[in-house]
Amino acid sequence: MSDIVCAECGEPAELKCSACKLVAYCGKEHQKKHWKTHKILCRPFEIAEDPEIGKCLVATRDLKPGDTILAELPVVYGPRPHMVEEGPVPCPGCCRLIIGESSARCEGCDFPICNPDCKGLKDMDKHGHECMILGLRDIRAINGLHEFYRQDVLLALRCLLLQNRQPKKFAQLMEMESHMERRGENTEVYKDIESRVVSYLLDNFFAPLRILEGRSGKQVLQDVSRETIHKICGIIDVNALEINQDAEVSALYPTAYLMEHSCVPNTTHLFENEPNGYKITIKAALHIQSGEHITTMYTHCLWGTQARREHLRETKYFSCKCKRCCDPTELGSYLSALRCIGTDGEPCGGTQLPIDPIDDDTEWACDKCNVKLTNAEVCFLVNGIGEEVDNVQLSNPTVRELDALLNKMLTFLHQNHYHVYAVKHSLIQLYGYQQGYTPSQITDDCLIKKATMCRELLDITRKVDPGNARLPLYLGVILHELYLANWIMIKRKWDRGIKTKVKSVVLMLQESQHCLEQVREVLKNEINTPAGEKLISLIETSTKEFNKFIERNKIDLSAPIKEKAKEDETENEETKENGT
Ligand SMILES: C[S@@+](CC[C@H](N)C(=O)[O-])C[C@H]1O[C@@H](n2cnc3c(N)ncnc32)[C@H](O)[C@@H]1O
Repeated sequence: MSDIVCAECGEPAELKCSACKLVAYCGKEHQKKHWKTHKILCRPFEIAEDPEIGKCLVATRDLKPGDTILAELPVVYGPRPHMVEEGPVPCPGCCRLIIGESSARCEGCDFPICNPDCKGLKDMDKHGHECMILGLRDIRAINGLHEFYRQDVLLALRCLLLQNRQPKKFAQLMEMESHMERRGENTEVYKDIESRVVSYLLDNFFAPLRILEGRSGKQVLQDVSRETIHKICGIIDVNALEINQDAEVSALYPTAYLMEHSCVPNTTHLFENEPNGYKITIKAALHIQSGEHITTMYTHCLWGTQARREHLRETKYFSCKCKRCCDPTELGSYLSALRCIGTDGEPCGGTQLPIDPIDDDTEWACDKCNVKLTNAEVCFLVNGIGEEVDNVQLSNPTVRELDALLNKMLTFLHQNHYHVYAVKHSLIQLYGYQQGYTPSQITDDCLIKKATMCRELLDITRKVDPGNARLPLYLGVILHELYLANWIMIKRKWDRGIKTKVKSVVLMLQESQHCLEQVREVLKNEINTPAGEKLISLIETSTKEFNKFIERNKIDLSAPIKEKAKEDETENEETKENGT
């Protein structure tokens, strides 16, 4: 009999707490009962204070990839701030995107809604409470919908509304970092928030509220000062996490917000839409040793160091000095590297890298010749190319157009540069699909090119995101496209009679199988996202097709490639097999 006993009743137990694995229970019921006591001890981290970072989370025991670090519900959540000025808007009840112009309206406040039965409309933690305030504006808009109904202020309003209903949560929120010292009256961000959020709320809703409060003698909201609204907007900008599932939501979490940034984060997180909010679960993405800081990523993993650091400085007010930022090669990925143009227009074949990547005025030097570039020259070149890439990508380009752009870019940029990565990632999703390149039309050369690009992208993606913390969808697409490139080629070769006696076919089959196995693992935290769901369904179809082929042709992929296997298909005429 097991000598592990239930922490609640002392009876033999087998069910271990999945987070800390330090206590066990005889069943779910006792685990639930014991949670109040255990939750204080359960967490595998402590909150520490760092002179540079502020409060942060530090592991108190070793963690391995996949271990749960924390799971919690938000203090508050709502439609994402800083929305685009046109297009669909979030329903204030459920945050799902709707077409404001043609949608139903909330009977309380007239804001566009998904439908009058939306459960969130009456829920006091969602639209229920704010609706009373929003309904105080008596005029109704026919035109200028986006100016009149500003769903992007609703999260700030929900934060303000906590002060009377849930003062503890409000206090928790106001403890968070707002960086008001960097968002003073003369800053652009202050002016933007002042006109977009503060004046909008004060003029339209809080002014009539104050009149009403005066008449009734009852205070609904204590503090609606400009200062407090600005601080709340600072707190949202610095701490809110974005949730991109069925809706565009931002949420503030009571503990998760303490995770510091690293451009090589050691955690990943997923969200589950539960009746009382979007639960976040944070898991280790890499091995984390006791004493190590627990990190996440606040910026874009596929941007080069200068772009990431600038973004972090402007939005989160600090200069990143993580190991990726400090390494001129960005962990061997060469994501920011340029090709050296050499002297007299003759490229030397070398690579230009920043001498000191965390110095904003760094010089760039070639690893082969003595050509140096100023940072201003590099920025001018990279930004110019970036704009061209954006314009071409937005124009729904053909394979030819993207191919031409890629060739042009490769004169100046390293083959792994992040702008090149973006173009290649688009190209691999056009080869095999676009008219002229469908599976029956695409040439062998293009298929080889697609597979080669996929392998290059895989290598870069793994270097910049070793824990698959930030790029599961990118990686999932690459793995699936590599599988498809191989699959079309395998079928072609098979039809030509070139079968498993040729080494390249066996290698392609093995790589295809490996891709399908890996992609399922890579996407395991993406089951709740629409893009993840779609990709997983495509992969299921591909897996069935592949397995059927393997079975039908009695192929044993675990067997070592036979010594006798021919190196290439030029010898195929002799290798034709019958009937398999
Ligand atoms: C979401 S908050 C994290 C909690 C915060 N440290 C606190 O004390 O409340 C983000 C802020 O933490 C600090 N921070 C996070 N990661 C950092 C890093 N890698 N280096 C320096 N400061 C960092 C910055 O001030 C940033 O604006």
